[in-house]
Parts: sequence; C-alpha cells; structure tokens
Amino acid sequence: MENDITPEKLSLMGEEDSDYLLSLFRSIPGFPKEGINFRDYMPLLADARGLSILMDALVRALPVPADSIDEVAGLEARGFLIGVPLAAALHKGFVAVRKAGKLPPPIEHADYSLEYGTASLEIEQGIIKPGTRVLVVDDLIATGGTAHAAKTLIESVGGTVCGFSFIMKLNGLGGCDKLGDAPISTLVSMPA
Ligand SMILES: O=P(O)(O)OC[C@H]1O[C@H](OP(=O)(O)OP(=O)(O)O)[C@H](O)[C@@H]1O
Ligand SMILES: Nc1ncnc2[nH]cnc12
Repeated sequence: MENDITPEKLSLMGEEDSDYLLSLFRSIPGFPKEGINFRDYMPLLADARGLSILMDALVRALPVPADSIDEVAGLEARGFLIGVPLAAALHKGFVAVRKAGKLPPPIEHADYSLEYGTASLEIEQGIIKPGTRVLVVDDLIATGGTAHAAKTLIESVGGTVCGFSFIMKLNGLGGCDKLGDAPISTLVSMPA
C-alpha cells in the first residue's frame, strides 16, 4: 500500500534513498479497529539502511535550525523510538512525554482524544525549565490531539514549543491546524 504515500520532505535526499524509505512503510487496514488504516513505520527501524536514512531525513527536514532547539521531547511510545536518536544526533537532551500513570509526582497532566480512543499525557514538573525551546517529535500526526496535548503540557511548565517533527501525516483530519504557529515538518503524508 506504499503507493498512497506522498513524499513531503524526502526531496531533501537522493531519489534512491527516498524510494527505499517509502518501500518500508506498512499499512494495515482494520487495525486496531474497523475503519482505521494503521500506518506502521516499525520496518524502517528494523532495517539498518532504513533506520540510517530515516534519522538522516529527520535531521535534514528539521522544522527549525538545530541551534534554535534546546531540548527534544518524544511522545510515548512510538515518538520515543525516534526522539532519543534524533536528540543524540543534534547533541540535545531528551524529555519523555508519557502516558498517564507512569511518572512519579509532581506531574502536569492533559487529557486528549485519539483517532481511535482517548488518553492522557503527563510530564514531570521541573524537567523542562521555563524558557526552554522544545522540538516535539512523534511518528505520526492524525487528529493532532496527542501533539496538542504535549504542547499544552510543555507550555504549562514554562517551555515553548519551537517546532514539531513527524515522520507521517494523515491527511484530512486537520491535525496540523490544531498546533498553532510553530513550524511543522513531516517526511511523508497519506490518506487517513
Ligand atoms: O494525532 P493523533 O490523533 O493524536 O494521533 C497520533 C498519535 O497516535 C499514535 O500513538 P498511540 O496513542 O496509538 O500510542 P503509541 O505510540 O503508544 O502506540 C501515534 O504514535 C501518535 O502519538
Ligand atoms: N492510522 C493510524 N496509524 C498509526 N498510528 C495512528 N495513530 C492515530 N492514527 C493512526
């Protein structure tokens, strides 16, 4: 099903690498429930060349210059998998934005709705210092509920979201419209 995937920022790399990356995405209709076409990037991580191209692509496609980022925040769970290596590649720290109940108090908490359910995100108070410029990283933006909740949390502890980096964007759900003015980078887009 990779033929319904549109490259966005992949033009920043060679056609051979771009095609290779596109060939590794998987789409699973009906998972986790009827009506959802689940977009899976795990094969990109499992493939040595795919992982290397992916990380390179995320760095090239940063929505803001690297020197304007203080910290990278990854959203549990799939955002952790790319957030940590991206932070390391940029020589920045990494902050985990976690699902409810995983972090010790004191925490900040925000509820949000998903394409297929509802959930809560939490962040430790004190982990982001006031004035810190944070790049938010996740694998995918659908409705934008998760990324918006992360922005709310980061701002509630005094940070500023300077940009968002996603691998995938699902079209037609208005996700990016929820995120305010901070620049957004997505490597590929596809129908929801
Ligand atoms: O834009 P939205 O509609 O909010 O959806 C996007 C979110 O959904 C997925 O996470 P999920 O909550 O399924 O959790 P996981 O990463 O733990 O699998 C994905 O990794 C994003 O975080
Ligand atoms: N269609 C989808 N595929 C993978 N992750 C998602 N998160 C929200 N919608 C999703």
